[in-house]
Amino acid sequence: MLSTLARRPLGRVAITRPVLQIIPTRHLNNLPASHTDEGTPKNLKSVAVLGGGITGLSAAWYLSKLAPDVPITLYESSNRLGGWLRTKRVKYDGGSVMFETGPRTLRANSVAAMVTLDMIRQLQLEDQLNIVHKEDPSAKNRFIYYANQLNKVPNSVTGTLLGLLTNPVLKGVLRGVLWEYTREQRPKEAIDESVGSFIARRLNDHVADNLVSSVFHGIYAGDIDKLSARAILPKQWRLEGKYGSITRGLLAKNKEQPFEDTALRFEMQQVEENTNLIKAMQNASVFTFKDGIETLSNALVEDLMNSPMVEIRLNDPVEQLVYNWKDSEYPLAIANHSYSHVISTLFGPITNSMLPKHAQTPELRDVEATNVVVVNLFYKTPNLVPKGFGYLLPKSVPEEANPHRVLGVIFDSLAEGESGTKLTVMMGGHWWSHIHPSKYPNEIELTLMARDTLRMHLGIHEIPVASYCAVNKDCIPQYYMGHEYKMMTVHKSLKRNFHGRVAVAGPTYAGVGVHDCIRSARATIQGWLDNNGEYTGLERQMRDDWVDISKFDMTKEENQPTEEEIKWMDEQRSRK
Ligand SMILES: C=Cc1c2[nH]c(c1C)Cc1[nH]c(c(CCC(=O)O)c1C)Cc1[nH]c(c(C)c1CCC(=O)O)Cc1[nH]c(c(C)c1C=C)C2
Repeated sequence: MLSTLARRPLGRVAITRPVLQIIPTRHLNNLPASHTDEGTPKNLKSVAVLGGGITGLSAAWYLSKLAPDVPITLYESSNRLGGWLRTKRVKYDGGSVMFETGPRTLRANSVAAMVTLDMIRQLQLEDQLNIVHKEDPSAKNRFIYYANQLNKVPNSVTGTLLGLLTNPVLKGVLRGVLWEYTREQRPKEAIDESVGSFIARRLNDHVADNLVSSVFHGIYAGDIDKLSARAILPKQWRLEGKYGSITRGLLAKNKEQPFEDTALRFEMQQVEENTNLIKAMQNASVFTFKDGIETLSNALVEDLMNSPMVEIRLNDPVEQLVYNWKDSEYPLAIANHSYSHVISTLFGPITNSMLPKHAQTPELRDVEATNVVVVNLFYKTPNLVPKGFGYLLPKSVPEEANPHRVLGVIFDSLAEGESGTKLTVMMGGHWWSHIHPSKYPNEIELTLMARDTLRMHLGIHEIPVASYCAVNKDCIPQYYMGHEYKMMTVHKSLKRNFHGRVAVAGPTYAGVGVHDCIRSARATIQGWLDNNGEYTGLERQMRDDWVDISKFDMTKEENQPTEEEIKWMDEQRSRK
């Protein structure tokens, strides 16, 4: 079903000239060191950061680095920092085991990953990394549970060719891809569509309900029939719009990427100190931290604690944000503390509820999120499962084969000193959206449900020696149809009501992964610094300018700046 949302004007049009004409000169310098070239905007006097998860910590950290003179207060409602990044050591008779209750591995190769790597380097955490090679079985061997068995997702050309003919999950893929170019293009007035409908329309239902729904369980724990194709599959959505078909677009070797991605990649590559780390990730699939993912948030906390300009307030939930437009210096108040700027990294609806009534929007209020139950299990016997990443379950699997509505199972790698089998069972997500978390089974029952699933799917009868169960409430925001447009409305409302003094960042807006959160924190802080303290954090969503990345390859002769462009850049520099 196509959405009937009204079309709204989009941002700037695609830029066709090479990079140097459009990237601000500061991107050519070694950033981020300290934002000394333009100085801290005069109105940036003191900042409240709401939320002590990875986005809030990153926002406070970037601010403390880029504007070291600005006092920062970080508010966290609970008694711990780090949010969903949570590493637990659980003791058992004879030892202890490390469990992750939220994100655990981070993708090695993406623009957003470069920002995290840059942060890791600055925090001097490089030697804490475990880099997983693309060819490692834990990266290569991914399974989908379908037709009562684990089916390997192919990762090579021969594997794919063979799989297309024999693997039941891949049924329909070959037919879908071969005939995709013949499928009718979406109507011009369509501005969004669900991922499920988009894939079914371009390929077929089988691909949507099996292969694609499993992948989206692993990322969003969400329902492909509600998630937005435009927000989540922007490249494919765009190719259909431009070429009438995704395959036609791919065959035309379309190399366009969002401008912001291209500029960010370029910026990160310019930092010489990043070269080794970026190179080390070239053949990697994911990376983890030897002592768990909390290593990252702990390092940020330590750094912040050492800054005399940062105050961290635990157990201090923010209920109301008051805006007094008559106070041009410190217009924002939280209880009896005043700030010039506030950045909220809290879940969208929570942010919305603390804004003054007139600034609240249904678009922010109504963002939904899924709850994911994570059950970690540790068994004494090694090799209870095949070597691999784990398996995902598609939405097509009937209830009898997946009675507890498990989304996927991770075959965790063992930390140093551990010997046995470590598994993580993820349950719930959109499948449990009709149940309030207060009505969920208790932790013992959830653990038994996880074990029951492993018995059914993998034949594991052994009793685990250690286990841990976490109910992650509202942990993955869902980008439902129209998400991009809704966020444009939120941007306009924040801009109109607070003139860029209140900004947002975090998984509610433009990417739910750890890398996305760090990237959004950085972009918002830098946005304030670059725009005289006026930025909402949602500007990226207002832009629809994609650029051909081959034009950004500065090793190519044709991309070198012309004399005219060099003159233009020099002029820009001297003007600053
Ligand atoms: C709490 C459970 C989570 C589930 N998804 C996410 C979390 C935190 C968020 C997420 N997961 C992945 C991505 C995309 C890549 C990225 O940005 O890092 C995001 C945003 C992919 C992913 N899913 C699982 C793992 C181990 C990874 C990362 C590594 C990889 O792709 O190679 C496993 C997994 N996550 C969830 C489920 C149900 C699941 C099942 C096996 C939900």
